[in-house]
Order: sequence, then C-alpha cells, then structure tokens
Amino acid sequence: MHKKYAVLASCTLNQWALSFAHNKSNIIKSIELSKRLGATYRLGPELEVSGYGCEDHFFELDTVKHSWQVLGEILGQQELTKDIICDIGMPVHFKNTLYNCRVICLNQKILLIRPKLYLAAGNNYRESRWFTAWVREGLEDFYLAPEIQAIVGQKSTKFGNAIIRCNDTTIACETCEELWVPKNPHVDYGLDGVEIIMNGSGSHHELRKLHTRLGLITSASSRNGGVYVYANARGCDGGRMYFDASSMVCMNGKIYALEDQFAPEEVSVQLGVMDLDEVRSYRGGFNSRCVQSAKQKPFPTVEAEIDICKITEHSLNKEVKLNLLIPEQEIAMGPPMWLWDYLRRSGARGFFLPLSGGADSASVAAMVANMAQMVLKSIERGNQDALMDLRRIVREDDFTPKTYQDIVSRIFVTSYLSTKNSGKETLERAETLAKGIGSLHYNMGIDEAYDSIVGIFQKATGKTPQFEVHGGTYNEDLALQNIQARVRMVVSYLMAQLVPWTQGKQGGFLLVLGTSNICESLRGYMTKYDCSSADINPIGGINKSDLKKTLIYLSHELKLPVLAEIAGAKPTAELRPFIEGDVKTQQLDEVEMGMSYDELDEFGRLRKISRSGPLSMFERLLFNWPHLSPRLVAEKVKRFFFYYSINRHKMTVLTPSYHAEAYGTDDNRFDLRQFLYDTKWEVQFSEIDKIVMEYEKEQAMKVKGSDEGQNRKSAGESEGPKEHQKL
Ligand SMILES: Nc1ncnc2c1ncn2[C@@H]1O[C@H](COP(=O)(O)OP(=O)(O)OC[C@H]2O[C@@H]([n+]3cccc(C(=O)O)c3)[C@H](O)[C@@H]2O)[C@@H](O)[C@H]1O
Ligand SMILES: Nc1ncnc2c1ncn2[C@@H]1O[C@H](COP(=O)(O)OP(=O)(O)OP(=O)(O)O)[C@@H](O)[C@H]1O
Ligand SMILES: NC(=O)CC[C@H](N)C(=O)O
Repeated sequence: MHKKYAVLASCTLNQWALSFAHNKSNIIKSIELSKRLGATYRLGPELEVSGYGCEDHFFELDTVKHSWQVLGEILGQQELTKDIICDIGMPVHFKNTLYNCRVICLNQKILLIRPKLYLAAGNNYRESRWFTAWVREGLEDFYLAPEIQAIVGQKSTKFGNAIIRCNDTTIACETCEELWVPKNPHVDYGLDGVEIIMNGSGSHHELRKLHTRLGLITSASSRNGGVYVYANARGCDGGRMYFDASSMVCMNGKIYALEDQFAPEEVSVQLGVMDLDEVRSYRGGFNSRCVQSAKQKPFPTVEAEIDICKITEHSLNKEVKLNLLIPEQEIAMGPPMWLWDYLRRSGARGFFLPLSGGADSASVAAMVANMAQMVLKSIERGNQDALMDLRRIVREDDFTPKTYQDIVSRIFVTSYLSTKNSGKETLERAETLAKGIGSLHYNMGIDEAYDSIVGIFQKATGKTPQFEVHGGTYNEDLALQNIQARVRMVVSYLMAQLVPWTQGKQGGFLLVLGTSNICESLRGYMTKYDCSSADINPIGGINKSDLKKTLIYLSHELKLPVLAEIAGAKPTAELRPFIEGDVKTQQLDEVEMGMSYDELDEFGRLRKISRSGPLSMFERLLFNWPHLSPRLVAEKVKRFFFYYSINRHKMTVLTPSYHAEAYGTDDNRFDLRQFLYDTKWEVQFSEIDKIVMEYEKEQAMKVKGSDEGQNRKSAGESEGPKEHQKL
C-alpha cells in the first residue's frame, strides 16, 4: 500500500483593496490551481477578499457586504470547495462588532469562522482601529445571512477559537500578527495535538525582515514540532506598503517550500507534500514537550469530513536551500514591483523622471529599468496577465517585448533640466544612463523660467536678490536656489501631462516620480514643492548608503557601468554658482546638511527602535559613538533635532513613498508627530547640556595636575557651515 501524504497549498495573491471582482478572480484561480495540484487544503492571505489595505473602508458596511457576496459566489460554485478545505481571509461582523477572520469552507459549507486573536497595531498597522481582537473562549453560533443560507444550505456556523478535526489530522489557524507576539496561539494548538498550523498573513516588506519571519516560523515548528504553512499577499494593494509574499511550508524547523518575495505574478501556489509521521515521530521523541502536552487544556473542535493525507503522484518536498536576498537586491526588486502594480492600476501610460545625473534620480531610473526587466522575465515565463497589462499601458495590441529597453522606451520619459549652475558631468551621466536604459530623454534648459521669475519679483519689489558669492544674504541665496528646484517640478508636471500628446498618443498621462531619500526627508534637506513633490516616490523609505549599494548592484545586473560611476560621485545640489577652486561653492550635500547620511540613518533608526527624544537619543549615542566627545555628540543631537523640527512641516506634503525601512518620515502614516515645534527644545537640550558639563567636570578633575588628555577625540567640535551656527 502506498503511503499517504498531506498535500497543502500556500497561495500568494496580488490583491487590491476594494477591487472585489479582481480579488475574487485571484482567489478562484488559486483554488483551481491548488485543486489541480491535488491539494486538500488551500490557504490564502489575510483579508484577501476585501484586500488588506482597505483601512477606513473597513468602517463601511459595504466592505463587509461585498466580502460576503464574493464568498457566496465562491461557495456557489459546486466544484471549487469540493474535497478541499478553503481557508479564506475576510472581515466579518459578529454581534455588531468587526473581526478580522479566517472563514473555513469545505464542500460548499462553512465549517468555522475563526477571528484574529491579536491585532497588528504598531508602526504601519492600525488594525485595532477597525477590528476587535477575539478574547473569548469557546465556540458560539453564527447565524448566516439569508443570501448565504440559500447558497450553503446551513442556517448557522461556528464562530470562535477552535481547531479543525479532519479524518486523519488536526489543523488550526493563526493569523499574521499572532505569529509575532510573545505568546503565540500555535504553542497551545501544537500541545493540543494540532499537527498543521495555517497562517494567512498581510505582512509588508521591510529591508532584512524576511530573516525575522523565517526565524519565527522555523522556531515555531521546531520548538513544538509540526507543519507550519504561511501564505502572504504580494504587491501594492493600494498604499505605500509592498506585501512581499515569501509564502512557505515549514516542518519541524526546516523550510520545504518558499515563494519569491518580489514578482509580477498575480497568483502563485507553493505546494507542500508532507509526511505527517515525521511530525509524530519528532514529537514522540521530545519528552519534555509531551509533559507539557499532557497538561494542555483541549480546544473546542469542529469536524471536517476530509482526509488531508492522500496517495499522490507528487514526491515529498525536499528541504529548501535558502538563498536570501541581500538588502541591495531587495531594493532593486521591491520598489520596482511596487511601481509596476502602481502603474498598471493607475491608468497612467508610464513615468516621468527629472534625471539629474545624481545618485537619487539615477536609482529611480535604474528601478524603472529593473521593473521592465522583471516584467519581461515574467512574460517570458508565460505570465499572460503581465503581457496584457503591458499592452494596455502602451496601447499596442500586438506588442511583445524582446528586451527590457523595448518596454522602457515606451513607458519612460526622462529630462535633464539644466540651469547656469548645472555641471557638464551630471548632464553627461544623465544622458549616458538614459541611453543605456532606453528612456525617451530630453535635455532642457530652464534658465528662461528662472530669469522670468526673478524678473517678476524685481518688478514688484524693486529689489534684486543675489547669491551669497555675489554679495547676497543667506536668505536671498536660498530663495534663488529654491526657484530653480521648484521650476523643475513645474516643468516635470508639464512634461508628464503632454509628452504622450507630442507622440500623437491621444490622452493619457505619465506619473511623475519623486526622488528624495529617507535621510533628506528626515533632515528636511530639500525644497518644499520641488522635485521632492511628485506622484509617487520609490526611494522615499531608503537611506543613501543602501541606495548607493543598489546602484552598484544594478550596474552589474543591468550592465550599466554609469550607475557605478554615479554611485561613486560626490552628491552636490548644483543650485548655486560654482567657482572653480572654491570648495565652499561645491555645495556638497553632507557639508551643507551639517551631518553625514550615515549619521542621519542612525538618528532615524534610533528614533524608531528606542522611541528616542533628544535626551534619550543623546544617551544612546554616547554609547554608540564612543569615538566622539559628549560635547560633540550633544552638538550633533541638537543639530539633528533642530533641523528635524524646523523642517517637519515638509513631511506633511511628502510624496507617497514605498515604505522600506524599520523607520519612516511619512507624516500621519508612520511618523505620527506634530509639525509645529518649539525649535529651542529648552528643557530637552538643557538636560543634555547638564550631562555634558558633568562629564567635562569629571574629566577636568581626572586630568587636573597631569597633562594627560581626554581619551575621547574632540576634534571638529565647531565644524559645520555658517547656517548651523544658528543653533
Ligand atoms: N513651521 C512651518 N510650517 C509650515 N511651513 C513652513 C514652516 N516653516 C517654514 N515654512 C515654509 O517653508 C519655507 C522654507 O522651506 P523651503 O522653501 O523648502 O526652503 P528651505 O528649507 O529654507 O531651503 C531648502 C533647503 O533644501 C536644500 N536643497 C534644496 C533642493 C535640492 C537640494 C539637493 O540636495 O540637491 C537641497 C537647500 O540647499 C536648502 O538647504 C518657508 O519659506 C515657508 O514657506
Ligand atoms: N539638473 C537637473 N535635471 C533634472 N532634474 C534635476 C536636476 N537637478 C535636480 N533635479 C531633480 O531634483 C531632485 C533633487 O536633486 P538632488 O540634487 O537632491 O538629487 P540627485 O541629483 O538625484 O541626487 P544627489 O542628491 O545624490 O545629487 C533630483 O533627484 C532630480 O529629480
Ligand atoms: N497583518 C499583520 O498582522 C502584520 C503583523 C506583523 N507585524 C508583520 O509585519 O508581518
């Protein structure tokens, strides 16, 4: 007799919040595919019916009503749920309270509605705004709406925290965050004899986060034994987050299937063909676990008339050799796939990018090129959805790309927008890059607009502002820089609106891409409403050093040496007249900002990790930066908070950005802080000063009478340009 194995399908879907028809079609495709593969259990992502990111739409009754309609249509198709448990994520009202649920269906019946026990409510997540966590024990009756009763032929089903008893094994659900809390439901389920845990997730991409996810899942299934199946969404479902799949099947601490994080496929299924005897023997030999299991209070159960294990033509899954992406690969793929989803769902015909020849805009250009490359590869793998989307975007019914440049040339317009202050090197780099990736590139001068705007001001006020090098004040200088930066934004929107028209393509618009990185936002080192104001920004959550590494990575990947050249060039703004030989006029970013990009990244990270205000940031950095004197650390901390607070208003109009880091600057989304500050930070800074003085007093006592100097370096304490002495 052949041995029977569990055949489990973990489905990755690219859902779109509130796009019920689209979501339904993906769910149905995933069930059909799972059935074709012979699966007996199909697991989908969290809230897959409505889309995870409905946010305040979850307050609307319509969202829940339409979710039931979709479920009704799925259950109405006799074949879909026949001989396969379908574990579907959707919002459900119970006793007038909204829960984030798994709906467990089999053979056109609803066996159980299992609400989420621990909601995700930190950082980007606000689930507790719309949903309530289920806290009760025991199962309750859930009366179905008449329309659903008519389809399923049952009046009621069960609602609560229960396990599913199948003919040959026991299964339980855990929803996303429940894996991330200190006391996970899977521990008690496992001790109660549950052999398979099914986790439907809506988990977004952050750099280096997959390691944590893998750690949690492997630890869950090794500490208790058992199979752990994880299904996550993939894609931009309408907001700033990208859900990065990595759906997987794990058993006894080892990974047996792992889905790609980033890809344009609408639906993918990872199949786990697993021998449950391995779970039984793992647990049987784990005596201390057995002692705990004997003490475990049993969970309520619902019965499922199905054999999860069967004789199958598939062989057992083999352990997967992990080959995880490094951060620059994640950056090279995540934001491009977010751009792709955004493009195909926005109705736009492509992207417009003001391309300066600097690292930020070059990274964005390279991301568009890599997006095209990833879409091309997916089409070559047979992804018809992507080909159809592409043909719709470029409005060519018979278009089939051969190279990524074939795609880029149709959807991407770039412009170098020069002024008298622009350099030859940046112009050439922009041109070389545009040529390499195949964008439609324009070199355009904007001095006429700049001169006219200054002229308008002169006419009205009788005054002529000058750059500092020409004898003007700091404010005049800044205002003249800002005109150039803002004119670029105006020209960019004009180009985005009318280039398709110049090509004889009626209608349609391009999306303007923003290019400010997370460090610049945090410091406010950008002009409000310049090119940092755009439609969407793929790099707004990424720091400069990761961006440079990505440029180097993509320079190899896309065979574009100019990207590495750009990564190596010093970032300059080119907004002021440059005097040969005068270093001050070079306008190097880090000198102008009064801090390095890496320091800024550390400030951002610490603010997230330790929730630091000025005083605790200072205390942390005394440890982290032992090579600097307390006075210098204090100066840097105060400088950071000064600039953060004077520029925080700029975050209120920040371009929606791909969220990639463990911290963010996006006002009202990630970084919920005021934007009108008392920039003196009197109490906070004076506490810091007290600590510095105490330290210095102690040091002075120690060295009194001896020439021994301080062991901490104090060089450069009065560094920084004139502007920073405002402090
Ligand atoms: N509390 C508050 N609430 C709301 N709005 C406030 C405000 N305080 C000022 N404002 C407004 O903001 C304005 C000042 O901000 P803004 O106009 O942006 O100008 P500002 O921040 O003063 O200057 C722009 C900075 O960005 C740098 N930059 C610009 C462009 C490119 C690059 C580069 O790296 O290449 C660097 C430039 O060197 C300079 O340091 C004020 O004139 C006022 O209108
Ligand atoms: N000469 C230019 N032509 C076209 N766009 C420009 C030009 N100068 C600036 N921009 C736009 O303004 C943005 C901000 O300029 P900024 O100098 O900070 O960025 P960058 O040149 O891309 O990168 P880096 O900061 O590394 O020099 C640019 O990313 C670009 O989109
Ligand atoms: N949807 C959720 O519950 C998300 C929770 C979890 N912290 C994550 O990022 O994956």
